[in-house]
Amino acid sequence: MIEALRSLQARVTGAAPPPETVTDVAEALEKLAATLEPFTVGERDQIAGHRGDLPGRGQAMSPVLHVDEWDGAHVLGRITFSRFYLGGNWAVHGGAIPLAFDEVLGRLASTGRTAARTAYLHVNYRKITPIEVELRVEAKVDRVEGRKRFLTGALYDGEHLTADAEGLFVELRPGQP
Ligand SMILES: CCCCCCCCCCCC(=O)SCCNC(=O)CCNC(=O)[C@H](O)C(C)(C)COP(=O)(O)OP(=O)(O)OC[C@H]1O[C@@H](n2cnc3c(N)ncnc32)[C@H](O)[C@@H]1OP(=O)(O)O
Repeated sequence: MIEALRSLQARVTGAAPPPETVTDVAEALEKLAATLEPFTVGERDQIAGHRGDLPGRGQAMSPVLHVDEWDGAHVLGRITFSRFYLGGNWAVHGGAIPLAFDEVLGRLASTGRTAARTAYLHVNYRKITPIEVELRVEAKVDRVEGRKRFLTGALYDGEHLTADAEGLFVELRPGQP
């Protein structure tokens, strides 16, 4: 279902259908939303974002990370931004890149440790990040100071660094939301 939704997001973004098709699609989507409505659950029970066993953990908000290496200290993986993430001139939207970094660094920050939340995320845009190209993502834990975890990440198109990031993730105290 989530995979199909990702595909739909990309198709909708890239399409210029005739008015009758727009109407048909809108009606079909409204029908699908109504089909799901009776199955609305609380956050704890929803599927989206909770499937750690699936690439992208079953959510369609941020692009799917395909993991090649992952331990408590570093991540190596691949990310492809579909057309859904287009900003302009075939470059990824500047807001989608921090989203991807927050997803990767945020999950790494909490791997094998008490959960942490993003306190800040600094992103440098070095080159255009292209749409529909498989990119390499690297991330690592640089240092830990008490509850503070400092992580860095980088995104590469082949040999070219397109963006890098540095983030602070603060370990949550018991009961902290
Ligand atoms: C399959 C399922 C997977 C599920 C996996 C899900 C993966 C996605 C993960 C994504 C993660 C997110 O996006 S989380 C969502 C976005 N983030 C948030 O909403 C966080 C909102 N902010 C907060 O809740 C809070 O400000 C905290 C928790 C970050 C920190 O508050 P606190 O706990 O009260 O701690 P506090 O005393 O203020 O700070 C602790 C230390 O950190 C420093 N500090 C705090 N903020 C900053 C800052 N912005 N810049 C510099 N330093 C800072 C303080 O100076 C202090 O240093 P010192 O004096 O000790 O030296």
